[in-house]
Order: sequence, then C-alpha cells, then structure tokens
Amino acid sequence: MLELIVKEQRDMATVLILDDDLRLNQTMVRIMGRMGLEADSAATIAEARELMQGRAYKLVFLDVRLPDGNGLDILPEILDTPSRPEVVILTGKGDPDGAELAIHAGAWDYLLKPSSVKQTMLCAERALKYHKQKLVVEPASKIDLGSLVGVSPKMEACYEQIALAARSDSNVLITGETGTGKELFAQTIHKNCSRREFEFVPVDCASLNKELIESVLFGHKRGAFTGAERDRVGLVKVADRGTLFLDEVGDMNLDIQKTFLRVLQERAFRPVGDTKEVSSNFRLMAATNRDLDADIDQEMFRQDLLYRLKTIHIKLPPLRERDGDIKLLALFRVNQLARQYDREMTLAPESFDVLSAYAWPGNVRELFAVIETAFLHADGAAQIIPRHLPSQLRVAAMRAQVARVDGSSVVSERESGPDSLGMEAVKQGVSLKGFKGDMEKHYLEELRTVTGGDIKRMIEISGCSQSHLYSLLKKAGLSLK
Ligand SMILES: Nc1ncnc2c1ncn2[C@@H]1O[C@H](COP(=O)(O)OP(=O)(O)OP(=O)(O)O)[C@@H](O)[C@H]1O
Repeated sequence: MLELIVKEQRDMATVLILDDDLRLNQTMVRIMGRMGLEADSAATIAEARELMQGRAYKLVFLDVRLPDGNGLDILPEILDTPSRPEVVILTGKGDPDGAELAIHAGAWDYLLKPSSVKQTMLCAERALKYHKQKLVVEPASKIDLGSLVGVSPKMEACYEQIALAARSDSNVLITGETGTGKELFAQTIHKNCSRREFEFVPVDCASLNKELIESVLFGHKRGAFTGAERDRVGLVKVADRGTLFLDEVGDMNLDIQKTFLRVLQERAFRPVGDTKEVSSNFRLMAATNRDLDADIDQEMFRQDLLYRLKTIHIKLPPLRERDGDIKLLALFRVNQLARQYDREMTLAPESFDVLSAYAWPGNVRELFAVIETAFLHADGAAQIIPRHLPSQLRVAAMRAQVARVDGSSVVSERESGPDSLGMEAVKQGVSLKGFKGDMEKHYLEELRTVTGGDIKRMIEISGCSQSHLYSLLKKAGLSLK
C-alpha cells in the first residue's frame, strides 16, 4: 500500500513542487496530500527560493524549463539547503539528457511527464525512504527526536544543540517562553545521552516551598522534624547516574541556590537531620522562562550558579517564530487525539489559516489545549472547522485578513498584540457601531471567498441561520457571488 500514514513528524515530509505548469502543480500537491504529505508549489525559481528560506523540505520535484531560468542551475542550491532534500527532476519527453545530467549533479531520480499517480507516489515514497536513511547515518541526526515535532529552520538549529548536548555530559540550561517545550527538550537530551538507562528526575522549583525544598531535594532522616516518620531519599540521590532536571530554576530561593552550588561542585550533600554526607553522580539540566541576567541585577539569582548552569545554553524560539510548525504540531495533536478517542478527524484548511494568524503567547501548550477543545467541540463532524476554534483565534485571523486587505493602518495580531485593532479604531475615533460594521463586512467577505459563496458552508462556518445570514449580507451590501 502506497499511502503513508502520518504518525509523527519523522514520518511527515514537506515537499516542494517547482513547475510552471499550474495544473500539474495542483495535481502533484493533491497526490502528496493523499500520501499524508504536506506540499507547497512554486512556479518560478524566485518563488521557490523564498519558500526554501522558511521551510525545511525533504523532497523537491523540479522542472527543468522554468520562466526565470533552468531548473538544473538551482539544483546545487537546493541540495545544499540545511534539510538536504532529495530532488526529483520532472522532465518532458524531449529532454532525456536533462534528466541524466541532473542525476549526475546529485538529483535522486527523474519522472517523465506526464507520469501516473502511482508512479509519482512510488517515486516520492522511495525518495523519502532514502532521505530518512541518509539522515540516520549522519551524526547530528542520529538523535531520536521521539515526539518532538518541528521542521522550521529555528527548530532544526535547536536539534543540532540537542545532538551536541547528548554527546556531552555538561550542564544544560534551556530557556524560552512558557510552553515552548523546555521539559520535552530536556527529556529528549536525556533519552539520547549515555545516562538514558537511569532516571530523568524533574524538580519543579516554583512549587516547592522554602521548608520543603531541602527535604525534597536532599532527603531526610526519620525524626528530623515533626512529621518525618521515616527516612526519605531526596531527588538528587534518585537522579544518581541519571539526570536531575531543575524546572523553573529562576524561582529557586537564594539559600537553596547557595547550597545547590556546593552540591554541584562536590556532587555530595547532607540529608536533613543526617550527620553523614551522601554522594550522587547526576547530570544537571535546568530550565526557566525568566531573564536570569535581569534577576542577577536584582540580586535574585546568583551569577556563579548561572555560569555553572549554562555550559550549554539552548534558547527555544517562541512558536510564532517557527515557520510552518504550527500546522505540523496541530496535525500531530489531532492525530494523537484521533487515536486516543478512536475517531476519524482532520483539520479543515481554513482552520490552518486561523491557527497561523494567532500569536500563541502560551506556545505549544496553548496550541495543544486549543486543538483538544476544538476536537471535543467537533464531536460528530469529520473535520475541525474554524467555528470549532475559540473566538479570540478567529478574531485574530480576521484582523490579519483586514490588515492584508487594507494594507495598512491596522496591523496583524502577530505583529501587534491582541488589543491593537480595537486600540487603533479608538485612536482613529471610530464608533463601536462603525467598528463592528467594518469587522462584520470583512468577515462576510472572507466567508464568501473561502466557501465560494456556498450558502450551506457559510451557515456551517458562521453558525448563523440562513435568514440571519441573508440579512447580514444585505446589510453589508454583499451578494453571494
Ligand atoms: N516541539 C514539540 N513537539 C511536540 N510537543 C511539544 C513540543 N513542544 C512542546 N510540546 C508539548 O507542549 C507541552 C508543553 O511543553 P513543556 O512542558 O515541555 O514546555 P515548557 O517550556 O517546559 O513549559 P513551562 O515553561 O510552562 O514549564 C507538552 O505537552 C509538550 O509535550
């Protein structure tokens, strides 16, 4: 069976089709879609270059004759991009030499146009299989990313750092906004390093109060304090030969920071109420969403501790800066839920547009929560459509659309923060009624474009009754066509 089932990101490839025949492009995108692959298309070399800057393609279908040059000229450039894609040359009957030349220049294969759906799928499947194997034998990609999803250039750069951290035994500090995956990264490093047979021990420094933290970290002897009814092994000892992960390390109080610095130097400590020292050979990883340099200025964090923590420093980009990953993560989560609930579910293309227009201050955690809520709302439907998504996301998408249409005084949510549209309207002295009217009109225009004026779909997406929708269209001076 040729159909690939998308399970995880490693099975999910991004394909680029570069051909000036727009109908062929559309057909190829559809074929890739049937294989569960995401595909973009470009009609010129210039367009392809732009796309390649933002996305890491694993497979490129390349036409030889293009309006702005010969496809073979851009071949070395494609092969040299960080994701090192496989290239399949699309060649017409009259151009057999071009295909041969291309193979010599490093292309994976060629397809003679017009090729059958079966041939195309077979070719893509083989090229991707080869690509996967090729990456496995190369050092940085030996890493098992597990459930880490993302192919954006910024994430690819982070994977390089995971590989570096996994090969060493140095302390690692992971910083980034909340929900960017700091803990998942730490787990991934642990799973790939030589300590993986031993424990990964997370400690949430933010939730431990001053009284408890010493006992939790270092353990205690029976009778050390009221309520200490038996000996307790501390988490630092549990992490012996494994990894100790200090989450929210910026919230650790100054006294513990001082004690911990000593533990780091000696790899030994004294449990509460004990006279003997206990040793532990742990690897330290820590994470925070705070600006520790600013905390040092405020004397809330010790500089000497920070120096020790950040031998390897991985800075995770916020989700809004990971081009293409929102879509991939959303699909990944929908597939996870579909398996969990044993239900068929997909995301409608319009929903991707809505998800991409939002700024995601809570990053991947927020995205996953939104997808889960939408999944539950879509009960009985086969697709998650925009109406299943929270209203603040739909408003953000509408704002982005308005910004594109007006070109303009109104900027997108992503660039401007959630309240800017209303603020802009207020600054410009627009009445609430006028503001609502504008928004409504833009919404209806967009609804009409997306659905091609199909009234049934318009009702489904908007949640309005037929008569209400007609009256809104009339009020906005819009027809269905
Ligand atoms: N790249 C990713 N691929 C798949 N899942 C991810 C990714 N990044 C984050 N997640 C998921 O998002 C959720 C939040 O991730 P995680 O707890 O690692 O974030 P964090 O940065 O440690 O957050 P906080 O600072 O709030 O503790 C988890 O369910 C995690 O599995």
